[in-house]
Amino acid sequence: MTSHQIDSKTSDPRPPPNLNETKVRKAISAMKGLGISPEVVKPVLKNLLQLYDGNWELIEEENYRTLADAIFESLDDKKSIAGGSTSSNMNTVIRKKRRQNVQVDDDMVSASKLTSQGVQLDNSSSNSFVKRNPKFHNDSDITRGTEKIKIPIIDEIGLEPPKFLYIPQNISYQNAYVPFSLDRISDDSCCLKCRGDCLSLRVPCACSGETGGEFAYTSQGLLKVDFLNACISMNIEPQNHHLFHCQDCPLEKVMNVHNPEPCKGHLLRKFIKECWRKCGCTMDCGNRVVQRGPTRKLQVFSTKGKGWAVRSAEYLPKGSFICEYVGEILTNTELYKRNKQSRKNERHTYPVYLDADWGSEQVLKDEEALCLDATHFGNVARFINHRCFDSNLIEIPVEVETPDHHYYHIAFFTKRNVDPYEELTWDYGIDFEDVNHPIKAFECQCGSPYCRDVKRKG
Ligand SMILES: C[S@@+](CC[C@H](N)C(=O)[O-])C[C@H]1O[C@@H](n2cnc3c(N)ncnc32)[C@H](O)[C@@H]1O
Repeated sequence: MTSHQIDSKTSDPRPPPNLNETKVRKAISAMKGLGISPEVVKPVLKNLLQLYDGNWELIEEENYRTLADAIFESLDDKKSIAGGSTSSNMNTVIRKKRRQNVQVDDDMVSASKLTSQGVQLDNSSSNSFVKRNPKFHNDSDITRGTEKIKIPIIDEIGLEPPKFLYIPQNISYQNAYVPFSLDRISDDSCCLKCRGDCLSLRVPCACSGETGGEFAYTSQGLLKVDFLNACISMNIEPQNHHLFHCQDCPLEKVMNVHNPEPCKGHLLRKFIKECWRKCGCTMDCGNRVVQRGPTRKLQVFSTKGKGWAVRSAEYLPKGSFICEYVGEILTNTELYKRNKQSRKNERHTYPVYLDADWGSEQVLKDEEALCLDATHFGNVARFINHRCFDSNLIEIPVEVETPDHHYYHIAFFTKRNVDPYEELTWDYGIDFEDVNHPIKAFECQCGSPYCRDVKRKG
């Protein structure tokens, strides 16, 4: 809980009565601008003030949007009652109310149970807060139509709407060197002559070379179990096994140019290599999974304590592709500067370092040491929360456009079968004791029995 929340509980947030009169006058005048008479405004305003316990801020924000919405709702209600509530116009009223997050009566719900796009709408009559609070930020598609699927955002507790712009693909911020050229893909590491689906070939084509002569995917579009298990086992106990240490670590160098500390190690990861633009196969080829984008019924939903989160409305078998981690491509220096400049309590999503190749070169140029930051621009992955060790997702590097390991994609796959509506999580790899990390670690509420944030609990 923030100190602001504590303060607002201990002191009376309501302004003195004379200020209230001014506020009422201002609200009436704002609604007049929309052609709404004071007689219509007053009863709705009174109800809202009761609902919000006299908190004017909620009514005034966004130019009295909540008040205007509530007035239009009340007018709609009157119209529908005057017209007689048939089952179908009852549905319309509930749907509209739900879309606009306004109170839905129990008898309305029982008159007609709704689901939309496979989304389990909140029809729990016990959730009285949801029902009486018109401040829920639901949206039927957070992707703004940029993905092949719609991803709804479902708010059940009145969470602040996320402030970011949805982008379906990574975008370079400024200095990152991200060269895509046909010339960098040699003819023997692509399948110019393939047609159709490479997975149906008797002898796998050149694109299977990087994964040991076998494709990483099954014909059902899942990651092969052996490949997945090998990736999972590399993530377990990284300290003991699969860490490499670079001679001239970009992370340490950016923090202290003249006297950098020794590299703390980067996890070695297995790569998936998909067929790329130079290949002759079709977009339906089974070796093109990540590049086709998310296809599962994903939802962003609100949690208590962890902010927004991601789940799927359908069952996900082990090895299912969920989504890619999309954000701005920054150099390590740009990220460092950005974090230093950001305001103290600004919320950050966790950046992902593209560090799979940092150890293979003696000195890495700054524009080649890259990371993805989804704080301002990102996709659905920016809502996936952290869980220590036993998360149900794993992140795997994927080559799509370039064999160059300075830039690659990060794709999330399920580590096990996942039930519908189970929260999707991944292990950010945070060391909760590392006070020098560019982003301050949060207090972990992952609930895992293996939670590493022991100091807080101890
Ligand atoms: C990549 S974002 C995930 C989406 C985020 N919950 C939101 O509302 O935008 C990472 C942030 O989510 C929160 N978070 C993620 N996992 C958490 C956990 N296990 N416990 C507490 N907070 C968590 C932290 O604030 C963290 O900085």
